[in-house]
Amino acid sequence: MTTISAQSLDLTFPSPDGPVHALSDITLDIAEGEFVSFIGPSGCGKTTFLRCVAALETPTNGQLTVNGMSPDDARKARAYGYVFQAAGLYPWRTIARNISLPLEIMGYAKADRAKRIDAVLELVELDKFANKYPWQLSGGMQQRASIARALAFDAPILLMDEPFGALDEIVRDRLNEELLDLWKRTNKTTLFVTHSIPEAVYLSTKIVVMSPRPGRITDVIDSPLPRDRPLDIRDTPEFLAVAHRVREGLREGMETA
Ligand SMILES: Nc1ncnc2c1ncn2[C@@H]1O[C@H](COP(=O)(O)OP(=O)(O)OP(=O)(O)O)[C@@H](O)[C@H]1O
Repeated sequence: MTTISAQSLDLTFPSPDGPVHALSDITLDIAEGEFVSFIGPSGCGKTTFLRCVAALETPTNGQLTVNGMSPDDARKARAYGYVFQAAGLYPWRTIARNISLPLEIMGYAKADRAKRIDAVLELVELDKFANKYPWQLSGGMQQRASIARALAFDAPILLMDEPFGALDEIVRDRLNEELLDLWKRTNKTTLFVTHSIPEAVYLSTKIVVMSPRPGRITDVIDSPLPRDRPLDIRDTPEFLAVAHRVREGLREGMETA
């Protein structure tokens, strides 16, 4: 089943220096349960595309549906959780109460909130840290808490905008493994923005390569890798072949920009 369908999307931002063509002719179908990475140089429209899906931007032209609805209706139906590059946790609230906040805003009853908080904290293996404050956690743990917050209302779609961009490579490797495991257990349709080729190839069932000026898709790669992926799959010829194709797509995009 198609969860997200974009047909000939265009988005132009007005700016004092003239219009910025952030998305040009984006056509893409994402099936339920897929893990889709968006990779491309700065300014190619990755964040803008995610923001369109989340109804935070409106395309200038084209069609976009989320679960068969307009993005705005999908947002009202609580179709997605959003994870940003910065964990964005409130320092004066414990981890449990940070996760509780969107649930409070959405009007979930206290007992239901407590149940959901326990479940997601266990999912991201932070159950022992419910009553700690964000500053008592490492950067990687804070990012896991922000993923838990996005999962708490059990939205079918997870939007992740460079969630691990600020972390060192070892922590990032571990979180990549954990995220893959989480995705397999929850089967969420996941849209993931990254600048890292290995990260995109390791995590994704589909990789969307983009290029700037104007922001467009230069390649869509359906990954031949199995769903079960130990980290050392990154040394296999199959992995390296996909990484090579992503690199080529990025290079071609830069040459035609
Ligand atoms: N609100 C806005 N007004 C004007 N221009 C904007 C606005 N938001 C984004 N842009 C421009 O649109 C283009 C695409 O931006 P976007 O943030 O989607 O790129 P990105 O691929 O996510 O980049 P990065 O990897 O640096 O996060 C850029 O040229 C950016 O400057």
